[in-house]
Parts: sequence; C-alpha cells; structure tokens
Amino acid sequence: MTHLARLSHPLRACARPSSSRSARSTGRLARGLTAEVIRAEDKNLIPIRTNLKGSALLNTPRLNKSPANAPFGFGPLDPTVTGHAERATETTASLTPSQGAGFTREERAVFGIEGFLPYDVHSLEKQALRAWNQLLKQPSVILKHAFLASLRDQNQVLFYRLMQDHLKELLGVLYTPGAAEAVAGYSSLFRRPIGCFISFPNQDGMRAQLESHLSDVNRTADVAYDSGNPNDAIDLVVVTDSEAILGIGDQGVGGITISTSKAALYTLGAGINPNRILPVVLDVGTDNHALFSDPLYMGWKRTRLRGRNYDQFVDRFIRSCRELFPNAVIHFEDFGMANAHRFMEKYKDIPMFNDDIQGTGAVALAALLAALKVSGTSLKDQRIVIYGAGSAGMGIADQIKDGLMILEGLSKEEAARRFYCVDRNGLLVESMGNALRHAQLAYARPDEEVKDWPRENPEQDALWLMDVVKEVKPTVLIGTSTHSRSFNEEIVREMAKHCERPIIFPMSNPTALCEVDPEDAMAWTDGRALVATGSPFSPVDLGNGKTSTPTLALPLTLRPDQVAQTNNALIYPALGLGAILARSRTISSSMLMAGVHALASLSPALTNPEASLLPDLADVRAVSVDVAAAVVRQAVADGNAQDEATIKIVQGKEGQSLEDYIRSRMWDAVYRPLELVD
Ligand SMILES: NC(=O)C1=CN([C@@H]2O[C@H](COP(=O)(O)OP(=O)(O)OC[C@H]3O[C@@H](n4cnc5c(N)ncnc54)[C@H](O)[C@@H]3O)[C@@H](O)[C@H]2O)C=CC1
Ligand SMILES: CC(=O)C(=O)O
Ligand SMILES: [Mg+2]
Repeated sequence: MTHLARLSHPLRACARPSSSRSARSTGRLARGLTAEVIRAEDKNLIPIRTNLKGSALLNTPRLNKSPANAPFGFGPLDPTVTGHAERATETTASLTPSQGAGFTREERAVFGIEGFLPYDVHSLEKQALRAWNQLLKQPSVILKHAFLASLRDQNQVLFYRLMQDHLKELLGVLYTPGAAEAVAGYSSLFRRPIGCFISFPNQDGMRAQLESHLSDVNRTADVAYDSGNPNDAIDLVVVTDSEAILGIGDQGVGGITISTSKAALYTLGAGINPNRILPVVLDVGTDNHALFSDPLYMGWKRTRLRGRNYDQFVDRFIRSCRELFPNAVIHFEDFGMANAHRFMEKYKDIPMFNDDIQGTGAVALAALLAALKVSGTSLKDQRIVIYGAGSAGMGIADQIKDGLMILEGLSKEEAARRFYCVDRNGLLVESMGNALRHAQLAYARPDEEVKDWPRENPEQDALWLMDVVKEVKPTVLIGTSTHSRSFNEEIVREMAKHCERPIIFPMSNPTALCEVDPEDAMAWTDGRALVATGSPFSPVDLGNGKTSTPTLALPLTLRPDQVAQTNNALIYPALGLGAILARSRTISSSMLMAGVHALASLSPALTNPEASLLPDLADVRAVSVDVAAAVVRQAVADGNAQDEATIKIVQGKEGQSLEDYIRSRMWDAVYRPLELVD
C-alpha cells in the first residue's frame, strides 16, 4: 500500500510516469524515463519512496528535511581554552530559536515525526539562511569544513543548497585549499564516516562491502533517478589510493575526504545525484610516517603496499565495480604518478578517466586556448616550460600535445619538441635514462641540444628552472611542482623580457603551494601576464595606493573574477555527466578534446581581453551543460555511446534539445515530496 504525503499537490498526477505504469516498470530517468515522460520542471515534484519512519527517517541524510543535531563545532567547545567561552555563548544563542523543519504537516503525520520536531515548518531557504549564519560563526577554514561535513551527514539537500547558494565563498572550504587541511586532519577530526572504505587486510570481503553500499542506496529507491535495477544504482565511483593527495602527498585513509569532496563537486557542478556516486578510499597502507606515530590514526598502519599484491587488489576492486555497477564511470583521483599512468593504460577499455592527468590536461588546454586568443598567437608558436613533471604536469603536456597534433597538424615528435619539462632533478634530458618515468620519455630533450647552455651552478650538469627560462625564452610557464613560490621575481621578469603576453599558470594546490601569487606575477610583468591558478585567490588589486606595484601598463584593478581558477573541477563534473548520460563505453581522447573546446569557447576573455581566461568555478553548473553536451555529441559521433534515449536526442528525434535534456537529468538541491511504501 502507498501513502502519498502530498496528495494535494497540483502536479502530483503527472509526477509519476503514467497513471497505470509504475516507474519501476517504465524504466529509468537518469538514462531511461524518456524525455517526454519527465520534463525538467517536473522532476522535483516526483516523490521519493521510502519505508522509513520516525527517527529512522530523520537520521537518513538523503531523506531528512530537518537539521537534526547541533552541527560539528558547536558541541565540544572547551570554555577553558581562550575564546571558547565567548564562542560557546554565541553559538548556543544562535541555536536557541526554533530549529524549524522542512517536513510538511502531512509528511509529519504520515511518517510519524510530528513529535520529533519543533512546531514551525521552515522552508529550505530559511533553513539555508540559518545554516549560513551558523557556518559564519566557525572561526577557521577547518571548522567550516567540518561544519559542512556534519551538515552533509545530517541533511543532504540542505548541505547542497547551502553550498549552491554560497558556492563562491564555500568552494575553498569544501575543496582546495580547505580539503587539504581536512584530509591531513582526518583521524583527529573524525566524527562519522562518509564514503566507502576498502582496506587491503579486509580484501576478501571487498565485494560484500561494496554490496552493502549498493543495498544502502537501494533501500530508498528514488523513482526519479533509479531504474529499479539494483545493478543500475551507481553512476559514478570516485576512487583514490591517497598516495598523492593534492600537493600534500601520501595521506593514508584521510584521502577519503578528497573522494567525498570531488564527489560533492560532481553534484554541485554537474547535478549528478549524490546518492548515485560512491566515493572510495583504497587503504593500502601509507608511507607517511607521521601518520604511523599518530595513536589516533584510523587507517591500516602498514607501509604502503606495492607490486603484485597492490595490482591484484586494485584489479579486484575494478572487477567488483564492473560487476556490481556495470554502468558506472570510474574516476581515479590522486594516485601516485606511476600507478596513475599504468591504470589509465590498463583500464582504457572501460569508462574511466584519471582526473589529475586527463581532467587537468583538459582544463589547462582550455585556459591556454583562451590565452592564445587574447595574445593573438598560435599554439604551434609557443615554447612551453612545465615545472613539475608528475601526473598533472605530464597530463597537461599530453593534452597540449594532442592539441598541437589535432589543431595544428604537427606530428607527435614535432609537438613534443615544444615542451621543456623541469622536475626535481632538473630539465628532463635523454641521458637521465631509467630515471625518467614512462610518461616523461617523450619530452626528454637530447643532451646534445642543451650541453652548452649556461648553468646557474656550473658544477652541476642539471639545468634548473632559471637556466631553462633564460635559454628557452618560454611563452608559457606552467607550475605543477608543489614547490611554493618557485616562480620568483627573477624568473618571471626574465620570462617577461622575451614575451609580450607571458602565459603563467601556477597550478599547484593547495594555495600555499602555488608557484606564484597572481598579484606578484602581474606586478613583475607590468600587468602583461595572463595568469590562471589551481587554487582560488583573492582579488588582485594592483592599482591606487599600492606602492609595491609601481609600473602597471595594463589593468589597474583586477577583479576577483579575473584570476581564472584553472582547476580540473571546472571540467571533470561535465566529463563524467556526459559519459554517464551517453553510457559511453570508454572516455576517449576525442571526448576530452570536445570538452576542452566547449570550455574554451565559454572563456570570458574571448569577449573581454581583460577578463578571466576561464569561467568562474562558481558558475560550473551552467558551464557543465555545454561541456557535457559536447562530450555526449562526441561519444555519439564516435559510436561510443550506448544509451538509446540520449542517442535519439542527439539525433534530433525527440524534439528536445540536448541541453534541455541534460538539465532535466541534473539533480537539484530541493526537498521533494516523500511517499511512504510498505
Ligand atoms: N589545478 C589543478 O587542476 C590540479 C593541480 N594539481 C596540483 O599539481 C601538483 C602536482 O600534483 P601531481 O602531478 O598529482 O603530483 P606528482 O607527485 O605526480 O607530481 C609532482 C612532480 O613535481 C616534482 N617536484 C617536486 N618538487 C619539485 C621541485 N622542487 N622542483 C621541480 N619539480 C618538483 C616531483 O618530482 C613530481 O614529478 C599538486 O600541487 C596538485 O595539487 C594536480 C592536479 C590538478
Ligand atoms: C585539483 C586536483 O585534482 C589536485 O590538486 O590534485
Ligand atoms: Mg587531484
């Protein structure tokens, strides 16, 4: 028997696929319920079915419409610690007014929760305002991050609504740089687990552990997004093994927070239903000895597993995912460089991608194409120095190399010659032999070419960044080194001597590891640089009263939206969404390139040369519609797409534009009606 909690809703009748067919028998929405069945404007009126009642309902974050407990940070304040007494008073005061709840009167009656809640019914908007006020009282980024984690763990819709309403302010809390602190402090801050933990010592139970997550998802079948087929409950797996988290290295089990943050950005950035994403950490031990000596460390306290056992473990994980979630895209995040590249090759025949290599390469190429429009130069005429030849650096080189081949018709070898890659042992040269990693081989320069270059340190063979900049006279300088402030004044000024519009992308995260502060880069190039950073930066105010920047030629004031954030988060959500909607067999390089072009074409700098090179990351959701559309079209053109409904839309057979179709598939942070099922 079914009890409808909102029988009176005017669109209730058309909220279900049809009066006689159940949603389960009609099929899917995420890729099934056809476009004419659910329109974008109706999707949020479709009830979510559940058999949970009372406190069980309130304690289920994906169904809860009320912030049930005091969020993290308000509880255990120690009044003996300076400042805590005042804060405790303040925060208690802020919690005193009615907590208010979004459950309607009818829902309260049907689900037996009236007695669990204060009387007044508060809208989501009002709840979001209260949550925002509470968050502002958190005194540090890490406590703000913890507040958000706690909210997410109590009321999913409210968490996403708050994030969406304040994306500009909160991205740096949830994601880089805030996520770096949260990952590093995981074991000490731990409250409740979010995500999926697959640990090597428990590997025999791996399948059962994944199945538990699956049945957890299926327990509350969502008519709007589920097919009713338990094997179609997960669209996306975001997995890390934590070896190279952002720029802070091996973080063991704490890496789960990078998976959960990246997962949240899929929802915020591309509307992927958060309940259909599985964030995973593969706990294979850690080589971070500080974690070993921490008695509170929660992961597997062993040195990092390597070799055959590690490979078999990852293989087993991928196999289990393919069996249990056959349609899911698998997103690899923050693996160490050698493994990241090996797995990209090994699993290239399934729908997977490596975000640090491919996502980063794609966003960097999009920013570069926009910068070239501003500078009026062509891709083939660039001399590109990459500082930090790891996953991201080589991913960027590979993507730009693809661009040189596809857009400029260069051969692979000619394209590779445009790059000079400097790593911790200096410029990559052929004589480095076995010390070169596989992904670096194509970019090693012949020793003959560089043997007479002057060295900063003549005692050494290695050529350092300054030596390379002096000889190469780069037009493009990209930082993925984790070497904070390494693009110093001397280097930037040297580059700017030989180049009208130096293109400088200091892409290392978090903020503290950025290779150059945009404000300095602008000052040292007399405002000529085209800059894009990996982490967010505050507005660069170069004019009026600033004595440190005396020789400005170009924009006197750089508004916040003028420093582009060249972060893979601007493209990976749409890449994933496109691949999911198309149910693409693989994620091909042509799909990536289609995404690059779509993103580059949205650059504000195309219409205003003084504007940001890329759209604001806070606008990622709108950006994602166009980028996902390009990815889907390419998947269909390549014969890679398998979803019939999507293919028909692309072929124009459904009378709906692909963009509208994509919007209709995007999950929104709104309270949908609940329907009680037995
Ligand atoms: N903006 C974005 O979208 C992205 C930024 N990144 C950032 O890029 C940085 C590198 O990340 P991954 O490539 O994943 O790490 P990785 O560990 O694979 O690569 C880092 C490379 O830098 C080299 N390196 C370290 N210190 C150096 C020094 N002093 N001089 C020259 N080279 C040095 C290392 O030997 C290594 O090859 C991180 O800060 C990460 O947060 C990574 C992915 C995306
Ligand atoms: C952005 C990102 O993926 C990284 O810094 O690793
Ligand atoms: Mg990463």
